[in-house]
Amino acid sequence: MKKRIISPLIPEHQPLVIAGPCSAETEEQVLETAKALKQDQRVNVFRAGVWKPRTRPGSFEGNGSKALPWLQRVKTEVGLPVAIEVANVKHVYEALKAGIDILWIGARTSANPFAVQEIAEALAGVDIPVLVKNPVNPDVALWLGALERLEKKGIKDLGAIHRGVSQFEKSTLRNKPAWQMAIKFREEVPTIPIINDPSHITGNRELIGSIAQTALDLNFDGLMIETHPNPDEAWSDASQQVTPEQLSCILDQLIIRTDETPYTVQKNIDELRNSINYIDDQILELLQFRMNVALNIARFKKENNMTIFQAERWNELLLKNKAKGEKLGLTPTFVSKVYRTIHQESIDNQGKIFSDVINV
Ligand SMILES: C=C(O[C@@H]1C=C(C(=O)O)C=C[C@H]1O)C(=O)O
Repeated sequence: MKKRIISPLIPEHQPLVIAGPCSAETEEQVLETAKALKQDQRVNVFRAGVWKPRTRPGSFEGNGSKALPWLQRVKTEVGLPVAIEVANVKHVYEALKAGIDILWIGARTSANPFAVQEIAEALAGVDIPVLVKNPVNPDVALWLGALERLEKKGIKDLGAIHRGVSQFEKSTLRNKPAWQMAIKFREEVPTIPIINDPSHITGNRELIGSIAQTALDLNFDGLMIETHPNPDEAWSDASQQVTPEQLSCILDQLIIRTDETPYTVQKNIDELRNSINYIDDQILELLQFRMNVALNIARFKKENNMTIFQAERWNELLLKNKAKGEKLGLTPTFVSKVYRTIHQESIDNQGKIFSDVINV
């Protein structure tokens, strides 16, 4: 059973929706956005950047504490709980003093254990939900470590935000989603809710819907989507913000699926899963068989002073299998990944016959 962050806010089987501007620019902009968002019942939490960690100096760095009373008005007058990012102890104290409902730790901060530890200590004993964005680099341990630091200080209502990772190559997306990282995270801590941030992943409002859909299909628990009354005029991250109306359209189009199997399809799925189990048994037995043949080859090689790694044979085998795989509808990238793993294991095991330590 998954823990439901800020439990009363998440309707069962509905994603938690956190929306609001990238930056709290002016009191009017904050209230106008919040009032428009409040019209859509699916929006659960209002977000706004107060202190903005910018990659390079010179961009708008947020209004700081001056913006906190604007968020208090959202809470009391509009009636939406409010969430902001905190990056240091001063931010935490100011946010708590202002009665902010939910805090999140950004990607640059979660990559720094010293900073997270200080924030955790400042929050010791405070019962406030805290969300942690994945670090800028795809490091699941660092992400988990940040949550563990908070948990050790008694913070119980924890959640994660998946915002993708930095990439050097130019791409249609601002951040590489690295979905595998989020899947691994879920594997490690199945009870912590994960919220997807399609605004930062895409950097482009046109692509938000499709990334949000992928997140829901991967069983994410919520979405954080940047929303601005006039996105093109936004003081920060203009291209990735949508109007509250556009947000409603995106939400309308999302298909919300469940990981629970309805009774009527249970039998069909069970039959298909049995086939998968049978195939997996065969794959494993064949892999064991293949490995034993490789070990016999290693014994011959040792007797005849041949090297373990045989580049020509390996290249030929890889090419042949990629071509065969493609004919069967398997992508060359996939076949190549599978065979590289098999080959590495084969080399490592042959090394044991030679008493070589290869896998270091
Ligand atoms: C098994 C061999 O040793 C190595 C492992 C290979 C494999 O597992 O397919 C292929 C080439 C070699 O690098 C071999 O030489 O055939």
